[in-house]
Amino acid sequence: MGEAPAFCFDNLQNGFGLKPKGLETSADVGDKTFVIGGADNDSTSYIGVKIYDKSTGKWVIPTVLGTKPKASKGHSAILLNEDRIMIIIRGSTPDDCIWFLEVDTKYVKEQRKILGTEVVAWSRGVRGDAEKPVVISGPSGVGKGTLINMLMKEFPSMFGFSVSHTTRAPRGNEKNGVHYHFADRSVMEKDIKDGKFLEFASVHGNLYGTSIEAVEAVADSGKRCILDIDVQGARSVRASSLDAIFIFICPPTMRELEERLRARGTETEEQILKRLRNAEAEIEQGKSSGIFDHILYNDNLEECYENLKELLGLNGSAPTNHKPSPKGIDLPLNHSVSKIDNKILINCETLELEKASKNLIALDVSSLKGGAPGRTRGLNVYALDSFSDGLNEKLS
Ligand SMILES: Nc1ncnc2c1ncn2[C@@H]1O[C@H](COP(=O)(O)OP(=O)(O)OP(=O)(O)O)[C@@H](O)[C@H]1O
Ligand SMILES: Nc1nc2c(ncn2[C@@H]2O[C@H](COP(=O)(O)O)[C@@H](O)[C@H]2O)c(=O)[nH]1
Repeated sequence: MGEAPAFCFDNLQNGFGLKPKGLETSADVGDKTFVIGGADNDSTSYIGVKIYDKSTGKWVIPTVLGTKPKASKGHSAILLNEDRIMIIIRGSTPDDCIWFLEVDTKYVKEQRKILGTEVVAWSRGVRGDAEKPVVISGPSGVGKGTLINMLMKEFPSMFGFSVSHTTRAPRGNEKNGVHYHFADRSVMEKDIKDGKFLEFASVHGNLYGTSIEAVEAVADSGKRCILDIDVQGARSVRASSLDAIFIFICPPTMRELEERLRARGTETEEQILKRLRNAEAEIEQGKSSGIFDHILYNDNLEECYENLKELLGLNGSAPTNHKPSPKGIDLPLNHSVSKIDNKILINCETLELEKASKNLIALDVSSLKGGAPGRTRGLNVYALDSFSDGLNEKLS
């Protein structure tokens, strides 16, 4: 992210562009003033947003996308890059205190076009980076699930499975929330309309989809996310802002694929034939569409698994340098906020003498990644010793 304009305000300190009213803050972006929060007597449970359009002199209530932050005891707001406003929430939990309201990012611009209304989008701020997710596709019965299970079993602390939603009925051994979120079509269609899905597709006559939450929850847990999705889904993810590795698994022959599907014994004859018909087109697209970074043949299972591990840099023994995701940020209720270049400085007004020497926290926003409809990652947090000259300790 480039240089942010020097525009900062805080609802307790009357800084640039601040027009406080109760628990509201505001920020000017071009002709628009974004008013964030609500008056003291506002009973809504979420932080609200309204826009004053200076060119028309009218108030607009935008479509608000993404997970909204809960109503709070107040917040500070800092405009970054003229396209998003960073919100630091008072009195929230360490995992919930940094949010971004996107007002003119690429995602917001696209959604504005699609919805034909004014749009803003919330995204929760998360410390550090997540490892690139791994998208695995291939025809039904080729062995994707088998390979993924082997990976998760060998590296349980490293990988997490993105649990998809589907309208198909559960198989005998499948558990809701573990293998899939089994959903009603009408509910799933509404959630898709509400922008909760990263991708979705009609596969073998049922609706399948990856919710944004499914992928972000794995990344939040500090694990690398694995998605088992069809080629249409892989194409959508390729076109999204999710930076992933795409692997296509091919069967050795169509005959072998048929044998595996039949031996699995989970589909009716009619369903097997439908899956085999779809497999031909999927293999064709998997090999030629340019979506996939790697193609693996699953003939001998052990060999294919070794090749998969090699692609993921896991050949040899389990890596020991796997770092858990960093914790949130513990902020006291009372603090003030200022901005210098790409650093947001939070002055924690603690009265405890023993903490007085470490009462400044710096948030480095120079390498933010992702954003709505997922999380905003890449936030780096440092403790600043107020009695020394500079950054001295990256908070663990
Ligand atoms: N290399 C292999 N050789 C022989 N059998 C295999 C091999 N890989 C997987 N299988 C078997 O093939 C069947 C299908 O595998 P699996 O369920 O993992 O496929 P899948 O690609 O996940 O299918 P779907 O997309 O329908 O979920 C399983 O019974 C599995 O044990
Ligand atoms: N586009 C998506 N495809 C998905 C998703 N979850 C699973 N799938 C694919 O569906 C078929 C069939 O799966 P099955 O469990 O019914 O055998 C298979 O190719 C999966 O990869 C999803 O979220 N999106």
